[in-house]
Amino acid sequence: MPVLLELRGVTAGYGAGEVLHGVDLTLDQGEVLCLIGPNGAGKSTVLRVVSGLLRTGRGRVLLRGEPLDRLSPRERLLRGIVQVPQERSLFPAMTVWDNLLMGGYLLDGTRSGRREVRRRADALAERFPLLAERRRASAGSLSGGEQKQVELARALLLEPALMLLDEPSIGLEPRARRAVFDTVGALAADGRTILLVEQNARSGLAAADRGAVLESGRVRLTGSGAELLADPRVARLYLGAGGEPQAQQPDPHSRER
Ligand SMILES: Nc1ncnc2c1ncn2[C@@H]1O[C@H](COP(=O)(O)OP(=O)(O)OP(=O)(O)O)[C@@H](O)[C@H]1O
Repeated sequence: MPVLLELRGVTAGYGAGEVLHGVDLTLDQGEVLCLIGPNGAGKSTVLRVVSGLLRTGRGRVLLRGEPLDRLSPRERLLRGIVQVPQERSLFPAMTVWDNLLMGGYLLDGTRSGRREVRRRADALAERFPLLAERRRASAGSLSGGEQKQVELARALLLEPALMLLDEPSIGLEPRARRAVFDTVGALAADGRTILLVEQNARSGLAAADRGAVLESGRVRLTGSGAELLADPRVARLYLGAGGEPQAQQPDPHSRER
């Protein structure tokens, strides 16, 4: 598969503080890559330089070989890069359905554009039954896990070329977490291209084709999800096999695939 996204020697930070010190990463079309690493390693920062919320210092971010660095977040969205942020991002007072349709606000507002948004929303409601069942409920009345599913559906409404998922399972109870990873697995099976950041390394790597370990603003290790799950260094540091600095709890509900 051709390369969709490439980061070459990317540096970035906040103010004078550099957080990424030269990140190299490639993501093939149709691939799910899970980025793991300790708190503060810069995982969310990597997503921000791809979505354009943060400017690249040195280095380059390329989509299908074209540099993105000068493009605004909106221009990147129009090229199909959609980020699902870590924090809740639905409009709580609006209905589930209106939140879903908000995903299409970028598509043209012509009658045919609106028809297309409705067609996509109806198709998504078949895939996410929650959207139809809770259509008229206010988004704020849903559980955290349900809200995450609506956020994922809203991102899919744009039929994104690349989805950036920032710790989608964080703060969810085990069943909702499993549902998130099931959804990621289903999107992977559909051939979606996803850059996933996960604290829950075991479930994240199990759902991904490939993994990368980010430490102190650099990619230290890459491999298939299965390779990284079997790597003793990863196990020691991130899978709760003892002595881990980050006290990751092994997830008894994770699915090994
Ligand atoms: N808006 C910000 N302003 C200043 N510093 C920030 C900002 N966001 C993140 N940082 C700092 O950048 C570093 C990397 O943060 P980042 O959120 O990318 O890490 P992370 O690997 O995603 O970690 P976590 O798992 O804690 O989210 C941290 O030291 C953090 O304090």
